[in-house]
This record gives sequence, C-alpha cells and structure tokens, in this order.
Amino acid sequence: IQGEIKGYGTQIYKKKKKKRKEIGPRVVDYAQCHGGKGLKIVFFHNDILEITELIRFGLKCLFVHLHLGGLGQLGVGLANFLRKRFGKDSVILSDIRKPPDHIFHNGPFIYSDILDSKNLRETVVNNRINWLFHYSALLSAVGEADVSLAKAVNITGLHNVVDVATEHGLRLFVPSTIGAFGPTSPRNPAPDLCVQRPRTIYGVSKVHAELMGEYYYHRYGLDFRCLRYPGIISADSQPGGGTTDYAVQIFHHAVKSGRFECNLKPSTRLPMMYIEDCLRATLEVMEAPTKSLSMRTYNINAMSFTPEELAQEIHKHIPEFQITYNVDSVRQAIADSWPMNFDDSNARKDWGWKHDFDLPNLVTTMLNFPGFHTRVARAN
Ligand SMILES: NC(=O)C1=CN([C@@H]2O[C@H](COP(=O)(O)OP(=O)(O)OC[C@H]3O[C@@H](n4cnc5c(N)ncnc54)[C@H](O)[C@@H]3O)[C@@H](O)[C@H]2O)C=CC1
Ligand SMILES: CC(=O)[C@H](N)C(=O)O
Repeated sequence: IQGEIKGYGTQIYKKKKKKRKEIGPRVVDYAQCHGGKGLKIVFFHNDILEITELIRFGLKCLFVHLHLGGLGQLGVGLANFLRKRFGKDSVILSDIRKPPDHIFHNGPFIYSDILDSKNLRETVVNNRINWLFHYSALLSAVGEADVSLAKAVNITGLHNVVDVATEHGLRLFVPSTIGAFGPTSPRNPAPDLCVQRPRTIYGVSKVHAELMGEYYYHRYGLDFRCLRYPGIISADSQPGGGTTDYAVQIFHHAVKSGRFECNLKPSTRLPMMYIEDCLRATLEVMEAPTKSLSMRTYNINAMSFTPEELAQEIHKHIPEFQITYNVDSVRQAIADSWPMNFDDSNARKDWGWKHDFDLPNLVTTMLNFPGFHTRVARAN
C-alpha cells in the first residue's frame, strides 16, 4: 500500500542487530511510536515518506481516527477493519445512539453529534484526531420520509464536519453514493463526471457534500477524499433505511423462512458491492499518495444485478427459496432514477482499485457467513 504522511513526515530507524537502518533524509524531531518494539520515529517537516516503509516494519503510527455515525450498517465494520490495521486504541467510534455491549467493549466509543459543532471540535482536539470518517447520514428512503432532518444531518452536519476538518488539518473521508445521480444522468454506466440532478434529498445532499469537499480542497487545502458507494451488502449488520436494503434483507429471510417479499420490481438493476470490498476501498483511497489522485470523488464498482438475478443465485444454494414482489412506489421511483452500473475506471487507474466479490461469491459468502444463521435467529 502506497501512502504518505504529510506535514510532519516521518523517518524510520530500525534497530537491527545493533545496526541502524536509516531510511529518510533529515531529522528534526523525535517521538516513540507505540506498537513497534525498538522502533523509533523521527520527524522532519514537509517531507513525504512512502507508507510502505511503515507497513514493512509493521509499525502502528500515531494515527487516531474518529469515525462519525459509526453504529449504522457500515460503521462497525469499518471500525473493526481500521482497528486491525492501526490498533484498537487508534480508532474512536462515535454516534448519537447507545452502543450495544459487544461494541462498547470492543474499543473506544464516544458520543458525538455532528449537529453540535462545539462538541465536534472538542472531540477532535481532545483526542488529537488525524483522520475523520464521516458516515453520519439519513439514507434515501428515510430521508424522503423526513426531509428537514435529512437536510440538517446531511447538509448542516456535513458543513460542521468540513469546517472542523479544515481547521485542524484532518484527512477527511465522506462517502457519496449511486444516489448522487438522477434520471438525467447516464445510467449504464454512469461515469465519474456527468450531469448530476438527483431527485431525493439524500442525493442532493450527497452531491453537495462532493462539491463542498472539493471546494475546500481547492480553496483551503482540505485533504478531502470521497467514494461513491454502490448499495452495500453485509451479513452482520442491518441496513439503515435505503432503497437497496432489499439486497441485505433477502439473505436474512432466505435463511430464516425461505421466502422473501421484495419491494422493488424484479427487473430493477442497481450497482451493488459486498462490504469487505467497500471497506478496503475506503482505506485504500485514504492511504493513496496525494500525487496519485487525479480526482477527489471516485465511483467504485463491483457488480450490478436485479432482484430476479439475485434470487436465482440464492436459489442455487436454497432450492426451495421463493421470492414474491410487493413494490414500494417511493423506493421504486428512487431506484428507477439511479445508475444501473458504474464506470469506475478512474479509481482503477489512479489508485489501483479492484473488487474481489462478484455476484456468485457474494451469495456464497453471505449464506456461509460464520454464525449468520444464529445471527438471523438473534436478530429476530
Ligand atoms: N449502506 C449503503 O448501502 C450505503 C451507504 N452509503 C453512505 O455510507 C454512510 C454510512 O451508511 P450506513 O452505515 O448504511 O448508514 P446508517 O443509516 O445505517 O447509519 C448512519 C448512522 O448515522 C448516525 N447519525 C444520525 N444522525 C447523526 C448525528 N446528528 N450525529 C452523528 N451521527 C448521526 C445514526 O445514528 C446511524 O448510526 C452514509 O453516509 C451513507 O450515505 C453510501 C452508499 C451506500
Ligand atoms: C445506495 C445507498 O446510498 C443506500 N443504500 C440507499 O439505498 O439509500
């Protein structure tokens, strides 16, 4: 993984049989880094060191990540993924809801409301945050049901996050979505750059997030990075009220009862991705060297399928599985305005993005997920 540490660059000395291996050029400052025995970091200003050297020494840097809106469908998975890389105490999970015991005891958790800009600043300063992952949002369908709350969280909340990240020189990740496109966008595939006139408050707020992040990058140097996620599918977390939720719920129902009532038409094609690919892409773009990024907002793609195609794939594992359809007109109208497929060639070219999961191995992975069956039982 190529990466960079800007501003306070680092130079690693590795004591090896009393012999010091000097990697970087100049020495200005000195700090002990937790995680690596006998490893010392010395700092020098405004130089860049490829993060490969840090990874090679298995060094856990003095990164502290704050993860906002972390108790949703994707947030706990991201926190676990980052903690494996940077150490449990380097990743602070936050939300406005109480965490369940197994999450509360799995690493630092704090309350953080993105609508309270003072609380946000205190959190960033008191914990010396370097990287910020901003997951707080109301998704497409729940946003249409409460436009004023969606405006507050997805727009005012975003403004607070962008301001605090700029003030404190954070590296900021904000996810966008297939929902950031609308009926006048090219749909099959949708490229990175095209007309974006979404018809949901969710999509409008996400286009705004993309534009605000890029403005702050060009105007103030905010290290803003953004990926447009497809519908994300996970086995151990429930979806948060979007239009692609059917593609998560279908697995729980297939295992539990062998039957599923789908709220989208059988032929509704949407881009989708397994959560492992999503979380890996998120870290890869955050660790990509600045010089490799020709853009600040990228599409990422893995697969696209219809409910009918998904059901046929599940059928190969559960022959008695039956799908019926009871179309939700709100979600159907949203889905019909979204891309059917994504062109993610820029992500693949600039920072080496590639997906691991296609439809067959998504279904195999989901239905064989450790404890999935008991999770379904517990969830019910
Ligand atoms: N799940 C998916 O398929 C996709 C998700 N995304 C984006 O990824 C991010 C995470 O998505 P999910 O985990 O699915 O969302 P989710 O809806 O499951 O979770 C969002 C979290 O934000 C929190 N939140 C709400 N108001 C808040 C506030 N004022 N301050 C702090 N936190 C607040 C909620 O408590 C919730 O835990 C969102 O920004 C979403 O737009 C983008 C595309 C696809
Ligand atoms: C694709 C998304 O952004 C989300 N899952 C939704 O359906 O709203």
